[in-house]
Amino acid sequence: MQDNPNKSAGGVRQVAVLGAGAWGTAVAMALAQRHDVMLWGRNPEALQDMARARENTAYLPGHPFPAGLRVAADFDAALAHVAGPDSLLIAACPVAGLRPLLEQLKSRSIPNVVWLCKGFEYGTGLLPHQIVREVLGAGVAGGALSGPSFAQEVAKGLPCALTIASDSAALRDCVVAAVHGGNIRVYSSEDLVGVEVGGAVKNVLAIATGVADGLGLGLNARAALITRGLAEITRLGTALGGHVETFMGLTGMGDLILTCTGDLSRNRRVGLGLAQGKPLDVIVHELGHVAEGVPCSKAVRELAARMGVDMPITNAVAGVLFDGDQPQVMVSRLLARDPRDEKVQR
Ligand SMILES: NC(=O)C1=CN([C@@H]2O[C@H](COP(=O)(O)OP(=O)(O)OC[C@H]3O[C@@H](n4cnc5c(N)ncnc54)[C@H](O)[C@@H]3O)[C@@H](O)[C@H]2O)C=CC1
Ligand SMILES: O=C(CO)COP(=O)(O)O
Repeated sequence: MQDNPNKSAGGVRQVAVLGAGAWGTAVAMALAQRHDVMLWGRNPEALQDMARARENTAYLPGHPFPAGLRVAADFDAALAHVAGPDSLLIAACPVAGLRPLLEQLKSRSIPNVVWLCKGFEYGTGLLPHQIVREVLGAGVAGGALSGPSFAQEVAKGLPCALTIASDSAALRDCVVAAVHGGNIRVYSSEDLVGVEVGGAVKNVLAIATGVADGLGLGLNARAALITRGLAEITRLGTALGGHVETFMGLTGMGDLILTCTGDLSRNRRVGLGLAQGKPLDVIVHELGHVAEGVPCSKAVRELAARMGVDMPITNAVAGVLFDGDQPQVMVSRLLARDPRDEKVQR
């Protein structure tokens, strides 16, 4: 392979992206402008198709790969690619796939790790960084890269701003140096909990605004849901130890606005489908992508109930998704709640 003249920004030369869905592919394409990037996916046939077409026709059609991007169906080859010291490993699967993916990395020598998934793990109620610690141990330098970023726009090279959250300053610096540049700005944060809670719960709220918009309830209702949704994120996030200002930033309010209002959002599209009366399995099948807000609504409902945190919009979404509540009932229940003080309180 020819050397990329722009590579090795910030010391990072080799990057492996594990997970070849829409977001993993878009991130791999963006980073391949500056680094030697290998994109691994778990489906060998899909990888063969990508290698042939130089495009991810299944998950990110219409966006040709840059010349420097390599794809690999061989997990060992992807790990060997990041065996050197100037390397970054990016886990780009959904939350449900994070634990199984990390299990494959256990007892292997791995470099700095960054994960892109947004949600709480169903069953355990854990955030991604807690799963990473549980599986790989506390000694691994890792962080969450999050923020308002539709894969299709990043693949087109349109501008976006992200946040890398980690308790390791060295990891934050490494990721900023490796990813910041061109049309991508990267901010840093020490608030892993706040960043991950914002990214997780905004998906549930995007389903809620999709329902409201699908029912034709108007822009006032949408603005109310987004704002009270932010209060919900902040209540849960601070109860878990996140910082209030994080929820006003890119990974809180920023991603919430994007996902609740942008029709590229898969979660918003789930809400629009529910409002049309479509069954959830049909919506998910038509989507062909993960909609993290679906399992996350259930995980958050359970976690918030255990912690005594009031999450009315999340509960209403979970009711429609899992308890057979009608979308119209969801809205009337929210409207019928007792009046209260607007400030965020538990
Ligand atoms: N698509 C987007 O615009 C953005 C997505 N995200 C987050 O990134 C995560 C991934 O999303 P997408 O790539 O868009 O989903 P997607 O539905 O387009 O693709 C998911 C990919 O993950 C793979 N996968 C599932 N389990 C796996 C496992 N155990 N090991 C390896 N691969 C596995 C699937 O085969 C598929 O290729 C989600 O948590 C999502 O919320 C974050 C920012 C933007
Ligand atoms: O997280 C995202 C944008 O920041 C993508 O949102 P969806 O998963 O709803 O498409």
